[in-house]
Amino acid sequence: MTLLEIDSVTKKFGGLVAVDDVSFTVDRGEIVGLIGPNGSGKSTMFNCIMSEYDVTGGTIRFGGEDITDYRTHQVVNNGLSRVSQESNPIDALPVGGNIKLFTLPNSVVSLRGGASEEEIYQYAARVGLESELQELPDELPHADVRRLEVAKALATEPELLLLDEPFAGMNQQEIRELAATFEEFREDGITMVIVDHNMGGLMDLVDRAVVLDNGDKLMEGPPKEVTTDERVRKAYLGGTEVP
Ligand SMILES: Nc1ncnc2c1ncn2[C@@H]1O[C@H](COP(=O)(O)OP(=O)(O)OP(=O)(O)O)[C@@H](O)[C@H]1O
Repeated sequence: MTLLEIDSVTKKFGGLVAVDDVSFTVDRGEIVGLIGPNGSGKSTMFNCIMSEYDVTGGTIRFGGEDITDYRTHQVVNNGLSRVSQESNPIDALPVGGNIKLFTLPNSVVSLRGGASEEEIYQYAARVGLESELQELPDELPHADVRRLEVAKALATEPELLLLDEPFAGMNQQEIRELAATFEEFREDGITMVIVDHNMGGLMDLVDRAVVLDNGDKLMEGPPKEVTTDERVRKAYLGGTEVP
């Protein structure tokens, strides 16, 4: 069953067409890779889905509902959450406090509420950060800061998680652990779209990949089809090798 539907989405910045009439769908329970070389439009697509950018054209539906013109907090309230490429924890708050912020009601006038200590522990435990709840973000190694970003997104209880380069800067062991965490999220019923410009590692995790190149959708298909496709090889490294 389709959860997310991207229907002919275009995003222009002045004369630059960052995303050009792109369509694809994501089914409930899937892990989809959104891949393509640098500058191909992957982050722009995420920004359009989260309504951080207004689309120039096209429609975005989530669970059958047209969310194209929603404000970002409405998109989040509908069950979508995103982990950005950049980590932006609040350095003055410990890990637990950073997670708690994302469980507060989505309104500037509601400062009460939020998750209990036990619930915050559970969000941290789902990414393996339960022993670091009292640590300040700048005391954490890079991989833990990235895990904190994932925990913050989890704290909004998403049905669909958009992950922008979640493995960037991690070593092989950390990548394997985070990939296993994403498999657990899937078992918990979370659907995921993962952006990466490298395909190595990601292809073992995803059910399907959508390939962008220069704002266009080049192709989509199962990992094996994508990694052996001549057009994809050409888009990456001038056709020598798929990274
Ligand atoms: N806010 C913006 N204003 C102007 N141009 C932008 C803006 N955001 C992105 N672009 C341009 O849109 C194109 C697509 O960029 P985008 O960041 O979406 O690519 P990407 O595939 O995510 O790349 P990367 O893998 O490097 O993150 C690029 O040419 C980029 O310079």
